[in-house]
Amino acid sequence: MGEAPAFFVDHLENGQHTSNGFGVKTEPGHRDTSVQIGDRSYVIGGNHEGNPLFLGVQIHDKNTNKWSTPTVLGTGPKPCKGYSAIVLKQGRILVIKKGSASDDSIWFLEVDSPFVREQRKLLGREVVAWSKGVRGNAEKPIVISGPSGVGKGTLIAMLMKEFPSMFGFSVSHTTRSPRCMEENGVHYHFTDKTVMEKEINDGKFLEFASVHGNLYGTSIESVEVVTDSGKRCILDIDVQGARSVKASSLDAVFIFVCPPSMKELEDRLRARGTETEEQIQKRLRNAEAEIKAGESSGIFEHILYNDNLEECYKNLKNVIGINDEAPVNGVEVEGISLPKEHTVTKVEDKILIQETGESTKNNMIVLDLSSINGGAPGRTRGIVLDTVNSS
Ligand SMILES: Nc1nc2c(ncn2[C@@H]2O[C@H](COP(=O)(O)OP(=O)(O)O)[C@@H](O)[C@H]2O)c(=O)[nH]1
Ligand SMILES: Nc1ncnc2c1ncn2[C@@H]1O[C@H](COP(=O)(O)OP(=O)(O)O)[C@@H](O)[C@H]1O
Repeated sequence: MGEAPAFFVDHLENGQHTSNGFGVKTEPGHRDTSVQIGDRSYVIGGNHEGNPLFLGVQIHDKNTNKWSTPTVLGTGPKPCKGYSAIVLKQGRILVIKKGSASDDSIWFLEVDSPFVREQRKLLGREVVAWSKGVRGNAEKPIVISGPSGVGKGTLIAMLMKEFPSMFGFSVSHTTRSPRCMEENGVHYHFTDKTVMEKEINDGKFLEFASVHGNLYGTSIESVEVVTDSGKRCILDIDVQGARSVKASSLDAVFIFVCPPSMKELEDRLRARGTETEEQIQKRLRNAEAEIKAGESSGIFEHILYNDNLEECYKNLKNVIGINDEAPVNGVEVEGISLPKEHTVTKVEDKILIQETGESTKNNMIVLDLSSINGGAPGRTRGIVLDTVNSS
């Protein structure tokens, strides 16, 4: 998809909607925005299928003169009083909310990104996806896999205990029953199968897999909540899940933990005393295939052997680049303050936002998008923001 002209914002007043047959439900005073990409206009505004909490998107195809409502993936911005929109490269539209909370202004609507293309093929219908724009970069999440009983949970608990402000755990969803010490929302989100399947279909999961006869999955929100809090996210997921994450837009460090022997693995599983004999047998059967896949799949850049726990923990800290003197991570997660009334101009990878209106102080905000990364189904990070006095 080619680059759009430098300035490409078109406001459509409410009154026009009915006459044009847009059929977009808007609140009085709300203004919709449309951008054109090729033969298609994307109208952003109103709400989605009557849901007042979800901003609507409609597509008009010039060739067929038909309107369609795409499947909207991800969590988008809530409807507000107006939007500026600009077409970027790689099938994304930058959407800036007007008069919204400062940390909620910048969004990306992906209409033809690799993720959207893949989902379109998978679902067999028109798809768009929202991704929230976030300033600054986050440290790479850490994916830890390994057979049941190898010590993943133990190692993660040690890391979180030693560096509580540095790491956060991605709380997975699972359909398995809680063990006696496990808390809902802390160790897992214990979920009903039908509920989880619906949420998977709604595009809320980064990855999911059937493991030892139960469904497990990482919701996009679980990872983003940790990253938004300025912590480095740790995911404890199986090899199938790691493979999906590797293929996603999440740039992570992949670590596989091996046991010293199958006999030791069995002893640890039994000593933990959380599974029935039948479940232990199933986990041991799966362990061999998992270890083989972990060692040979090319997914994992680090393989750790958990024989002596302290030694393994030290190695884990080494591979994720921390030592005892490491500073607490300095991820920038603060919001972005943008003027309520503004004009938007695009110059290469920079978006110039010029404040308009009476209280204008001639401040121009420059959004540098040259280093953005990530994107749907997660946040779009790496936005650099500067204020320039243009007087
Ligand atoms: N794909 C995927 N696997 C998960 C997720 N959460 C946990 N798992 C994996 O599911 C397996 C079973 O986890 P669990 O029932 O807690 O048992 P444990 O590993 O024996 O403690 C482990 O290999 C976990 O790494 C998830 O969100 N996605
Ligand atoms: N290096 C080790 N040596 C001996 N026991 C260990 C070691 N690492 C973990 N364990 C024990 O093995 C059991 C399984 O560990 P856990 O962290 O629950 O594994 P996982 O999360 O990989 O299923 C626990 O009882 C834990 O205390």
